Amino acid sequence: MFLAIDAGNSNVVFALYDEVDKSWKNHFRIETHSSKFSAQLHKKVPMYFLEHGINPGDIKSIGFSSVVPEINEQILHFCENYFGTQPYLISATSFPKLPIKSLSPNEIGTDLMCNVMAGYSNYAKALIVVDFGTALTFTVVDANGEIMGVNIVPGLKTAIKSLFTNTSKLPDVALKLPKSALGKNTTHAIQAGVLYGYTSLVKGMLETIAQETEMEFTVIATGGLVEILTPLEKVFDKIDRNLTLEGLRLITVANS
Ligand SMILES: Nc1ncnc2c1ncn2[C@@H]1O[C@H](COP(=O)(O)OP(=O)(O)O)[C@@H](O)[C@H]1O
Ligand SMILES: CC(C)(COP(=O)(O)O)[C@@H](O)C(=O)NCCC(=O)O
Ligand SMILES: [K+]
Repeated sequence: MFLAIDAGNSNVVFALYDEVDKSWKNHFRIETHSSKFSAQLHKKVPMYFLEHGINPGDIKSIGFSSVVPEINEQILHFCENYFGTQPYLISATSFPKLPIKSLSPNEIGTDLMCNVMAGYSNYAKALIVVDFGTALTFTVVDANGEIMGVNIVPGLKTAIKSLFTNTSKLPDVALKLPKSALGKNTTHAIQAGVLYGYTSLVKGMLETIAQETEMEFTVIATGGLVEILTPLEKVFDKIDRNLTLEGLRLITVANS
């Protein structure tokens, strides 16, 4: 079995892939910036394997993508001890073996490379991957697999968090699209502003990219918050929650 570890700025996701069924099994996540991260890692991972009756020794290969370098050492060390396997950490040195080419291989987030790798392997045509994580990102790739550019915007939760941490009177609110774009109280005003605003942002960004490049793209959406902006469903050709994990696996396989 293959284990994917995707360390993002909100969550570190662990997911098992069964090479026989060719399918992803259950996932579990640990909050990245929790003060209890280390304790959670040492508790949640063994508990998961115990509960599911999986022997840690059955994990033959581990792929690891991280955009949070400060926790890499802890995770690598834990995996070596618990699984007896050294994870493959994706970095710029992983990219020459891929059909995807990046202009800034040392800068681009490995999660974005995973997204594009999975998208391009499935479609092999010009595509935009929209990832609704801590950051909201757009990664644009042409039909030859060349990354044309990336856009980075504060993610939905990050935008709401920045409002309530930077003001005295604005509360934290649920990520829920209100019926009306006209807020009738403070909570609805924030929900209307951020959720309708971001719906337009995503549509507008996709249009701007298409206009600037004079190209047509397949649009794939992923990330923990992908289902919040329901009006965007018709804008996306596909929603794939496992996109980053699948790319992580493909990049690991390409380098082993
Ligand atoms: N299955 C889910 N259901 C609801 N919220 C989720 C789910 N997965 C992730 N989230 C939330 O979505 C946000 C973005 O998550 P994620 O895409 O994992 O971010 P990152 O990759 O930046 O860590 C987080 O606040 C997370 O708590
Ligand atoms: C843009 C990101 C912060 C997204 O991270 P996430 O929202 O998945 O936690 C991450 O991919 C990153 O740190 N990228 C490095 C900068 C770049 O991609 O150009
Ligand atoms: K991510």
